[in-house]
Amino acid sequence: MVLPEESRKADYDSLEIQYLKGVKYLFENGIEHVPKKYILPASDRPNFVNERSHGADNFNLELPIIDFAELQGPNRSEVLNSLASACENYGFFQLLNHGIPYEITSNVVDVSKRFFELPFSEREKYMSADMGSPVRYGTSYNQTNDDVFCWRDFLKLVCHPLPDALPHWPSSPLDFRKLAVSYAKEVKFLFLMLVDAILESLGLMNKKNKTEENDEDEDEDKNKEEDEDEEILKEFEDGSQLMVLNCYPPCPQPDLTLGMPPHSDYGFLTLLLQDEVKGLQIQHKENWVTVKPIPGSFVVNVGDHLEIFSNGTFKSVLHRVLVNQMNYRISVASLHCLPFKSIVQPCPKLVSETNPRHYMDTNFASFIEYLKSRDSTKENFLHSRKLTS
Ligand SMILES: O=C(O)CCC(=O)C(=O)O
Ligand SMILES: [Fe+2]
Repeated sequence: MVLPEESRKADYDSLEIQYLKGVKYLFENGIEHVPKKYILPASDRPNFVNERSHGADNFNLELPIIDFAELQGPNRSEVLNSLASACENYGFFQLLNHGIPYEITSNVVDVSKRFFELPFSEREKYMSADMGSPVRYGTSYNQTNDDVFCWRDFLKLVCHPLPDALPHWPSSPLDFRKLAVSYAKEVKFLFLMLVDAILESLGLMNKKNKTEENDEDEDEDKNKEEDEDEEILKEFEDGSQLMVLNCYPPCPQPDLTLGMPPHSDYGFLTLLLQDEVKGLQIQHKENWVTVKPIPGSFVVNVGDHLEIFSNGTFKSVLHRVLVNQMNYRISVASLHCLPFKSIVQPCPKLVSETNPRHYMDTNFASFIEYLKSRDSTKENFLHSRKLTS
């Protein structure tokens, strides 16, 4: 049946104001044009034209690759150098041979897809404006502050402490909790192994290698440093973990909008699983470049807290997400931080006369304050933490 022009227009207008239901809802209801709420100013739009005319290859980036299995073997020190160089020069790397069985990673992507396929009435149950909620379904990036919305729906799950959070997680699909929990546990363990390597690559882990010849004073200093290093690791064990399932439905006009605006990640490290659909772009040498997905690998990136902790040696790099006309894209990000009550500051051992402190102290409360302020639409959080002198 062909609707008369007027009634089609009325339908369209009502879809325009339904953006709080998310982009999957818009797409399923047959939206043919991107509503005004999603249209970015011309200067912020993705530059597909440039990409087409210069050849897509100039805009595809092979990130440095870190082989996790090699990191555990006799070549550890070389791999640590590559790790440090990736964190300094790209802020990103791809992690291969990470040891998490393929079944576990593919299951979590699959169950995320199935969650977003549930009817809106089911997904809507998890909508909440409370940032501290153990489960939060929503749309766009920061939907209370975004002037222009982005083309993404998400489900955020607090993973720590798990026994408190779990009963709030979706009970549908039926295997959702089981698959998401086993993934969250594996990824937390991998994160801790990566932190150990990252601290070592910053010259911070003093491995126990006492010898008979060491004099007692030296031993005592070394023991103290070892204890401090062990303490940092222990703090990370108790740290917070947030899992974000992202769904980017096909978009009728992908050159007018973005799946996620340019941002850096709050936290220490993010481990991202993406399906085979391209979309993630990082800022590298002043260009936006697309990260080629490698099946079964993780894209790992330095978060704001690691840049602060390393006193600026490692970089928390801006990234964004493009959408496309044809395919749904699913990604699962696992964001790891110190416990919420902890203060994040440059590691004292990385501050010196020649490399003074570059960042002020920060904690979770200061981040929440920032998110609620209008500044969050103008200035990057990390930037707001920089000391200017
Ligand atoms: O979907 C992606 O590729 C990136 C997601 C992301 O940047 C995030 O969740 O912070
Ligand atoms: Fe991100």
